[in-house]
Amino acid sequence: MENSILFYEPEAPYGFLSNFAPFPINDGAVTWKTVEHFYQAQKFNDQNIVAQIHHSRTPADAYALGREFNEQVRVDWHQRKETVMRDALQMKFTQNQALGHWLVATRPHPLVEHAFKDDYWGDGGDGHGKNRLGKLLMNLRQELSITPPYNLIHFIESANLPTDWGIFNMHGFEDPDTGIEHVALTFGNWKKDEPVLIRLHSECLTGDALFSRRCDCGSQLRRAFQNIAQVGTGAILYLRQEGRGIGLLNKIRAYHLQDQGADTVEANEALGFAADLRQYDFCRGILHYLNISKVKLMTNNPKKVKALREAGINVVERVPIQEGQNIFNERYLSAKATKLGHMLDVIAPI
Ligand SMILES: Nc1nc(O)c(N)c(N[C@@H]2O[C@H](COP(=O)(O)O)[C@@H](O)[C@H]2O)n1
Ligand SMILES: [Zn+2]
Repeated sequence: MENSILFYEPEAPYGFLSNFAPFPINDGAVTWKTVEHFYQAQKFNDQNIVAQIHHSRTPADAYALGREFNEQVRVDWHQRKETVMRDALQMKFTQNQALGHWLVATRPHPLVEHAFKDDYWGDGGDGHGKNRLGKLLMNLRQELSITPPYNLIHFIESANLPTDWGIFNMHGFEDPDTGIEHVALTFGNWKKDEPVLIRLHSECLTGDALFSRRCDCGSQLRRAFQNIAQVGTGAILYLRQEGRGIGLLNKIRAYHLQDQGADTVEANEALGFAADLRQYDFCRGILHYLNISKVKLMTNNPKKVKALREAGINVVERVPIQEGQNIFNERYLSAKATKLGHMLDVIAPI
């Protein structure tokens, strides 16, 4: 079929879809090395055979044992096997953090197990097979795509990003509700449940790219890169919420009002906006993708700490990030401290 994703070998492109791919699953009692191990073991009531399959080194070994003991397969296996496979896939794609996001990212392409030797789970090599594995994967993909955290953000692709502070990985995401594109930049590796140094950085074209001294954004962004490179691990979520969510052109309108005497909050309000329109719920999806559940958050903004805590992220520490103060942003930073609650202890309120 046109545009179909054909998969089979775990080392080939889209190999993560294969039951032989090295992603463990835990059924509540036991951890299995792969879906194949789990699936083959469920065929048998004999616990000796189950244990042999459990301990087999590779998925190919597990498969071979399933064939070797063919005569002893439980009588109800044909009624059970679809349910067993469905449950195994559910465990695989929800227990291995990024995998569920990768599966959702294969939409809208049909998934086909291109298997010459299998015309039940696969396509039989020439398309005559039932492709039941592909179909179960597509059902699961549909389910996940409407379930948190997979529906909060859609992962698109990753690539290297060499920077002045080292080679980061850049991960692209799309907010399914708004279509807004966000990126996460990661450096180094971490284990599940390890606290990770992160920054949620809201887009500021003027400060981040155009060297503006009206704000502290560019300096904070640079400091975040430096801190992460120094620690050796961390992530920057670069959120496309320009102008505290009012957009670039409205921010220019707000700057115009500030040139005439309004402060940053008054300017937003004069334009008919709340002081801060940003939402952070979707960050939970990005952090889930990145396998981050505990953070050391580089921010002065208490709203970001609160938003992450409400999203179920454990903020174990707030790391102050006070950078880039100058004569042009003195009034802005003061309004941030007095009106928006930013924790800027160096700035004396006017
Ligand atoms: N609406 C608006 N008015 C101003 O005067 C501003 N300087 C900005 N800047 C935006 O604020 C965000 C950064 O703020 P935090 O430090 O994260 O609280 C960023 O989106 C800037 O573009 N916006
Ligand atoms: Zn800025």
